[in-house]
Amino acid sequence: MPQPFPSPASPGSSPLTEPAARATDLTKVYGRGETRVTALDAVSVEFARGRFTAVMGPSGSGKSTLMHCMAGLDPLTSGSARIGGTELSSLSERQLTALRREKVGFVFQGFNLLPTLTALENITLPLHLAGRKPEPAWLDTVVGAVGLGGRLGHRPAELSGGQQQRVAVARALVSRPEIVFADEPTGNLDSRSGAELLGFLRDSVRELGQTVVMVTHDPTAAAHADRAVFLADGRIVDDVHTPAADTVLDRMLRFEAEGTSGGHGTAGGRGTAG
Ligand SMILES: Nc1ncnc2c1ncn2[C@@H]1O[C@H](COP(=O)(O)OP(=O)(O)OP(=O)(O)O)[C@@H](O)[C@H]1O
Repeated sequence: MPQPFPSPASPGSSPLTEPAARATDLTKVYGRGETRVTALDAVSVEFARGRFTAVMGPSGSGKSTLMHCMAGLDPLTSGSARIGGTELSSLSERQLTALRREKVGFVFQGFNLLPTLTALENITLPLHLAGRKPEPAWLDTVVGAVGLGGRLGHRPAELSGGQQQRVAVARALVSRPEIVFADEPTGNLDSRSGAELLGFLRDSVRELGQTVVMVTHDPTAAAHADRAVFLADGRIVDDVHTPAADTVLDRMLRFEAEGTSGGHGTAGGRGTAG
């Protein structure tokens, strides 16, 4: 029997004014003793509903760790992470699994589709795992938005990389999550497919009201977002609204230069930016 389908904008416990996700003094330490690494150092950040945010920063700056901790994939060492009104550290492993399934959508660089299922079966798999039925109108909207109409019966091996990633985006959106986390979603795509995919992510925010947080190294990708947050050494060092690709590139070069010069420079990369 069809189950009632929660709307993304009004998920029971989360007032609209509340951010889709929020970290407060989030610290994540891996290892101990000589191998101890502080991947995130008291990070506080909010991701507003209906916005597209890029998370950028040099390799090892903590981008994936931030995403994993905020999505409930990795436990925090200290501090707080919330999805809507739910504090993740208060949840059991089982509750976290349910939260990830119901409130979070994921898009990974490697698509992560099941090879034996068709595109449509892959898209609706998270709902089936949660014992829910797809809402036909929303499923049509999502499939239409990512432009997969004629390919729903194909298996992943019969689709291009760009098409496979569109299936992954549709799968992330189909449960109307509170937030979609995308980790380098264009990393395995050629530039044209990547640009298309970013267009779909942006449309899912502008036209479908979703919230997307995307980890990326690519300034052109970040320019599709409404906001770019920069990490360096596990801390947020900049926060740019409506980022342009050249501004992002300039910031990246500056932070990379600071990183390699001990982190004390102020504008070391500027001269090479343009
Ligand atoms: N499971 C782990 N065990 C130990 N250290 C880890 C683990 N995961 C990440 N780290 C360390 O934490 C720091 C942040 O890593 P993270 O993967 O979040 O960076 P990133 O900015 O996503 O890097 P990249 O852009 O290269 O993917 C790095 O120093 C990394 O080596």
